[in-house]
Amino acid sequence: MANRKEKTFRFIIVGGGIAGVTCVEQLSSQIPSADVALITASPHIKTVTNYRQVSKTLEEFDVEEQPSSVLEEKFPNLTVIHSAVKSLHTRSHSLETTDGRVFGYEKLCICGGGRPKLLTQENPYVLGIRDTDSAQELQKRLSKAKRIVVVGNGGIALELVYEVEGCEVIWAVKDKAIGNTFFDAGAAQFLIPSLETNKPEKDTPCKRPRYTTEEPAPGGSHTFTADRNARRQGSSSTEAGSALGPDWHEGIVLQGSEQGTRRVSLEYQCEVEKIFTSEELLNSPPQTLGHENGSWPVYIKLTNGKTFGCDFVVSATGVVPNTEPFLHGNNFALADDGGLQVDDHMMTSEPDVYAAGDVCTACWEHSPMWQQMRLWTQARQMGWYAGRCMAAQVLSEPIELDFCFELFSHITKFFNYKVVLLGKFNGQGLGSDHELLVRCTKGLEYVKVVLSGGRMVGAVLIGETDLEETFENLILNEMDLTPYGEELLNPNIDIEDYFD
Ligand SMILES: Cc1cc2nc3c(=O)[nH]c(=O)nc-3n(C[C@H](O)[C@H](O)[C@H](O)COP(=O)(O)OP(=O)(O)OC[C@H]3O[C@@H](n4cnc5c(N)ncnc54)[C@H](O)[C@@H]3O)c2cc1C
Ligand SMILES: NC(=O)C1=CN([C@@H]2O[C@H](COP(=O)(O)OP(=O)(O)OC[C@H]3O[C@@H](n4cnc5c(N)ncnc54)[C@H](O)[C@@H]3O)[C@@H](O)[C@H]2O)C=CC1
Repeated sequence: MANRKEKTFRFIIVGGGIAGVTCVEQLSSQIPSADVALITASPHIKTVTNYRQVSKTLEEFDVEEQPSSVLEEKFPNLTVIHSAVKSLHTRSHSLETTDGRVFGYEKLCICGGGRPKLLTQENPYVLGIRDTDSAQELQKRLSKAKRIVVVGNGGIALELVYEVEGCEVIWAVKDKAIGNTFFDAGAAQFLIPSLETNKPEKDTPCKRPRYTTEEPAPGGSHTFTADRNARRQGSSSTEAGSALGPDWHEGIVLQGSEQGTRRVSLEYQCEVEKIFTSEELLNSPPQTLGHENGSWPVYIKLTNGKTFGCDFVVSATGVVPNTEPFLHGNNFALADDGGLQVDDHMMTSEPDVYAAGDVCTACWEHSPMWQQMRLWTQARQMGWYAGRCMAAQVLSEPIELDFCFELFSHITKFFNYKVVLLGKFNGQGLGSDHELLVRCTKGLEYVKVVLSGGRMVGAVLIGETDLEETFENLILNEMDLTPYGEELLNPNIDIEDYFD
């Protein structure tokens, strides 16, 4: 490295997202005298506000973008450096930023997050959503759009198709049902009617003790139209805010160029074959257009043979960990998903280098009820735990894997329903060695329990079920539930009293 070290810090944290900021807060509170630097490429930092511990492992909070001065005022020994890390030299314990400065560290934590895994990087009509800038770009482009195509079947796609109004949405999913990263086909069936209306239909609970689903035919498609006014009546009013947080879409207007109805057409079990610009289309065989006219700026051909013209394509196809600047010349072990492998102390394979949040992959032997998903909650937990591990090492204190990694838990909202996911909520990794109990009341709630060897190992709770705490306890206690059988989901029994 040509440049000399400007300063050596005891701790450097890279990344001003939830993981990095939480790590800084934890370290600075535990060792207030330590010199800490936060190096971040973004002008603002993300902080957790209104934190609420809902149960033993479930937590809820808001995410706010704030100026970094807020953090520096709180922690006098903290220096925030607004620049991107260009390269890391683990042997000399130093890193270089894009403005040519070199900083030394004793301990480093990489919290560089992830970036959208786009269908293609080169096409200006293909958008990804990650931060405030990309969300604002989406809002701007949407305001002039008549039709968009959303590709992907995870969190962003689920939120987007529900929120967009005044613009036709073609939603292309690889799977047989919607929301494959969070739900199975049964939950998807429960949610689908919300695309047409938001009015809850009042039915009596219908208990479905064994699980059945009706799947769309391969390559099938469905169109859902919602009346905007009806939807507004059904939804509670929300304050608009500027921060990109768990309710990021509530701070921006996702309104297309037309007024009135929401219209979502679902294309199941298909992938993207090709994306054409209108110029490229001129040079393709005439049948490529199908029923489309040639006046859209971009066209997308799906593997089910259909071609759609649209104003732009949203690629909601997952994230890739932001590892590039840190790899060259170093010897990091990478996981299959491209994340920096970390052990049960959030340490990477390089000495004195830790990692947390979306950039890392948890490679310790997981508790049987936990799995990594790239979520705000896990970014906060990992950042917090990484800070504790770094402090413990410096202070020569023992530390054990935190309790939050015992049980996977996530609380969120999809299609205006509260959604709680616990443990192996989709029977992940259990093969055929599990059974499901399901209770479903159309428009009101969907409760699914995953049982293995008579014990509850996971649950999906959609709607105001109020079952999260009881089910969390049943999973953590590993209680044999065989004697209760299907009574477990009997809506006429107060399950809390049952287990007191
Ligand atoms: C639209 C959207 C909605 C979401 N909704 C939810 C939700 O409802 N619930 C939920 O739990 N999760 C949600 N997520 C996931 C959640 O945002 C992420 O899991 C979480 O933000 C990851 O935090 P992080 O700190 O690891 O990374 P990030 O928030 O990505 O932060 C990374 C930071 O590192 C900085 N950085 C990157 N490279 C460098 C470098 N070379 N040098 C210096 N700085 C660098 C960046 O500028 C940034 O400040 C959503 C994600 C998106 C995109
Ligand atoms: N409420 C919540 O909890 C939310 C969480 N998030 C998180 O933000 C991150 C980004 O969200 P998403 O981009 O939705 O990622 P995701 O990981 O949730 O979903 C990606 C989806 O894209 C599909 N996919 C991948 N490659 C594809 C391809 N080539 N063609 C078609 N489909 C493809 C996958 O099958 C999957 O359905 C994720 O970590 C997600 O968990 C995002 C929004 C809301």
